Amino acid sequence: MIVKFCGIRREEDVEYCNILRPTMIGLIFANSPRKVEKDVAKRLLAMKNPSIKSVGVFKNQNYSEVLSISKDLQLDFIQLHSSESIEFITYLKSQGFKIIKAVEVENMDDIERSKIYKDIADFILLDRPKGKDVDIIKLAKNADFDFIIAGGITPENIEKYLALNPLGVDVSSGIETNGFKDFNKMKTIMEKLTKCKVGEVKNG
Ligand SMILES: O=C(O)c1ccccc1NCC(=O)[C@H](O)[C@H](O)COP(=O)(O)O
Repeated sequence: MIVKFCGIRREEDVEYCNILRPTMIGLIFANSPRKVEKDVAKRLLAMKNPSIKSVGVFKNQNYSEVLSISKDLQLDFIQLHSSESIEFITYLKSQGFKIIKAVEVENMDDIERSKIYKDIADFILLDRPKGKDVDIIKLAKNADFDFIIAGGITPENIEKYLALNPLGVDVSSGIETNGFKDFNKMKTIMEKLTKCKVGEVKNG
């Protein structure tokens, strides 16, 4: 089971992760209250335990910015949230990066279009668009491919997402209190997942 804690932006967030050891941590370079600047990201990534994979999250950014940040920080994974071309994704792969293609799912058409990334991306992430009241669990039940699931996961409701039998879970706001990562919530998520063998990236 892959566990990604996303929106890591403070030194203490990395310290929490070094104790709890999720599979991946996500740093957001897109426009977001959780956005980190490159120099901050460099410092945070230098602190991280080497067993934890780094993910850079990008949305609506030009290709040269995605590439230069990813190269400078030697990211393990690039998570793409826009309508990037297949050629660009293939190019990033040729540069040695692993790709998480995020599809923000609002309806069944979005589930269908996710399939085009099956053989290109290392992982498909089915996510709920921010601020939209979409039943991501109901929609993801129709996916006949492997996926990581995200969108509203909390320590209280994670079992409902695990019932989808996903490759992994991606959590951000559900492990925060007042907008900051909360060690106890992160710990509860990890405890609930211990049965599912959190750890090595499979298929990666
Ligand atoms: O989280 C953000 O602020 C964000 C902004 C722009 C693009 C992507 C963003 N997050 C991507 C993630 O991987 C989140 O972990 C995922 O959307 C789940 O978030 P949440 O529903 O808060 O657990």
